[in-house]
Amino acid sequence: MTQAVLDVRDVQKSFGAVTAAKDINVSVPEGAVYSLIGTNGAGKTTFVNMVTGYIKPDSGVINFAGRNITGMGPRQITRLGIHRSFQIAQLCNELTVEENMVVAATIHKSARPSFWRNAHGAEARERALATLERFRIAEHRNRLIPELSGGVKKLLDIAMAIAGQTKVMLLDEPTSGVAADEKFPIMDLVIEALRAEGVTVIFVEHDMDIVTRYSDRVLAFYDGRIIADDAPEEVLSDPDVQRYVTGGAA
Ligand SMILES: Nc1ncnc2c1ncn2[C@@H]1O[C@H](COP(=O)(O)OP(=O)(O)OP(=O)(O)O)[C@@H](O)[C@H]1O
Repeated sequence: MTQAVLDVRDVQKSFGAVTAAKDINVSVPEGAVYSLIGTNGAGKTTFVNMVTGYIKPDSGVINFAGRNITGMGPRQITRLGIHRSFQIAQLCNELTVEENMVVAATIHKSARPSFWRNAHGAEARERALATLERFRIAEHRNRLIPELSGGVKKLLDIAMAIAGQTKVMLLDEPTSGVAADEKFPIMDLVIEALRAEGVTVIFVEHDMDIVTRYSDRVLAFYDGRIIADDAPEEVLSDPDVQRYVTGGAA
């Protein structure tokens, strides 16, 4: 059996009278691709925020790679290997694609053991270029960020995130801001590259075609609870999910 890289046990979180997470229990095997679905306010972001250290659960335990990370801050959690990509790509507009990538590779390198710290700067550039090739955006390497399409920006953002030792990647609506005809090609590349790196993926998504095509498993959130946790076909044919999630989805 594949070991769980992320294990969330009995997690609860309230904001005043609002219960944003109730009895959350999730076990994500290493290398799996999970998607999180649910209408607005269902608790998806709260889950992502707790796993990435942006908010602290009121109770419960979050284990990552066998280590208790409950209550750790975002920086510490990122350093351990859980990375998060936001809806709006976090890129430096004044730099080229390649320069953005080199900066990311260098920052990650400085968090590594001394062997990496002593490595020459050329190595960061080499790694940067190899990653750009893997995401098939090397042809854009000399362009500035504002010149890029939404799809290329998204690919670069994710490529930069895995320049480090990322083990789990959380993506917030990876196809938002991407043109309709670019969605599948972009997701094909993202998922292929992350799977090739052995990165476990958890993505929030409202587009059920994307959910069905790319997830091994789906977690359906409703009112702070997980109401279904199964393969995409099972979850999307679940009457409660159809009633509370997909039927009422915006
Ligand atoms: N910092 C906060 N302070 C107060 N209430 C919050 C806070 N964060 C989330 N909530 C509430 O917790 C509930 C769950 O919100 P959450 O953002 O996790 O939902 P979501 O599924 O991510 O929705 P969306 O798809 O709109 O992002 C909502 O009722 C929300 O208003």
